[in-house]
Amino acid sequence: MSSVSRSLQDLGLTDFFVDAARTFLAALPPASQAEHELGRVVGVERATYQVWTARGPEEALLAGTLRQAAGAQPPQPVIGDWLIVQRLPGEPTLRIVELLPRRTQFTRAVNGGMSEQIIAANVDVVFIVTTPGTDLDLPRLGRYVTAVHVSGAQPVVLLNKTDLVNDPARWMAQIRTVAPDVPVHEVAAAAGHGLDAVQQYLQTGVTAALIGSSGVGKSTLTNALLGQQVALTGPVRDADQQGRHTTTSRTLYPLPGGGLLIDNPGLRDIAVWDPAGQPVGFQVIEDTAAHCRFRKCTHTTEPGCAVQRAVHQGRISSELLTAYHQAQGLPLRRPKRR
Ligand SMILES: Nc1nc2c(ncn2[C@@H]2O[C@H](COP(=O)(O)OP(=O)(O)OP(=O)(O)O)[C@@H](O)[C@H]2O)c(=O)[nH]1
Ligand SMILES: [Zn+2]
Repeated sequence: MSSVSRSLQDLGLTDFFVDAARTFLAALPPASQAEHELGRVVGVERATYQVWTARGPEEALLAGTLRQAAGAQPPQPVIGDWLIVQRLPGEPTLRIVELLPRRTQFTRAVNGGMSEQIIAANVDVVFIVTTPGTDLDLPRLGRYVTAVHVSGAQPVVLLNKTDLVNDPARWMAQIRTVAPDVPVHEVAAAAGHGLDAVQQYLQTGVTAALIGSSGVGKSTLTNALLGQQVALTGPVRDADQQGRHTTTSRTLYPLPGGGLLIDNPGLRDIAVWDPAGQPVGFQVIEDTAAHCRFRKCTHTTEPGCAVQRAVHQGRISSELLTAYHQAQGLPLRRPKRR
């Protein structure tokens, strides 16, 4: 691992992944260790992965041993994953031989809620974009906050299009009711206002993503943050020098300030529901509620409430409970899927 270059750290490499890689490599026969390297998935196009190694972006395929992993589902690398790849002499395409543990992961329900799909891994900060006015859907915002908490990433709410209202403070206050412990910032992405507050989260090596309903300004924000930058999975192909253009729908972009931005259509308007029709993460509340003194406990002010106790002990976040209460007050409807 001595060859881990500076560029991989810029790409978000931390001790967590270096240690996991070392453990994997130590178990290999010494002769083959030199063939193996660390890399991060920066683009996914069907079965082909763009993996960023110490040499830059390269094409990679799942090794047969991974595809045929015994027992459970074969591991499916997603955008943001850290991997071990094998570089075989004379072969232009890397082989993905190990998927390293994820620090955070975003999942969504698929097949009408029958199964779960992982859509992005190792995202550190998620900007939840919303707008003032009648489009501000507080219960939905609460579900986004919950989903981000559940993924393990840090949620940050951006109130965009503040140029359209003369009292943004009023909307900020409403947002704080469903996201009391989450930072909220006013922005006007189209005019480039408030971006410095966003950029302060995007330090070198930090991976961010944007989520929010259609039309709130995610693309506008992405473009404003990217400036003139291009995707890590750009058109240049080292291997064959053909300069073939790869149009990948899931891409990790380097930002001018040093951070990274995942642009993923699947993340943009994540359906934050699990198979039981509950927002993801609420299961922990339901499980804990089995220990409340009263069967019809609302987990607000009742004595002997196990959920409140868990919040005080820091085992359940207060945002999660707030989002849960929000959802309870409303008919459970499934947001549209995209
Ligand atoms: N007034 C105003 N309009 C904005 C601002 N940011 C974005 N818009 C406009 O809002 C519309 C939608 O913006 P997009 O960036 O496409 O929104 P999106 O969230 O990417 O939408 P989807 O691609 O459907 O998910 C566009 O017409 C933008 O020009 C802003 O700060 N102020
Ligand atoms: Zn209770």
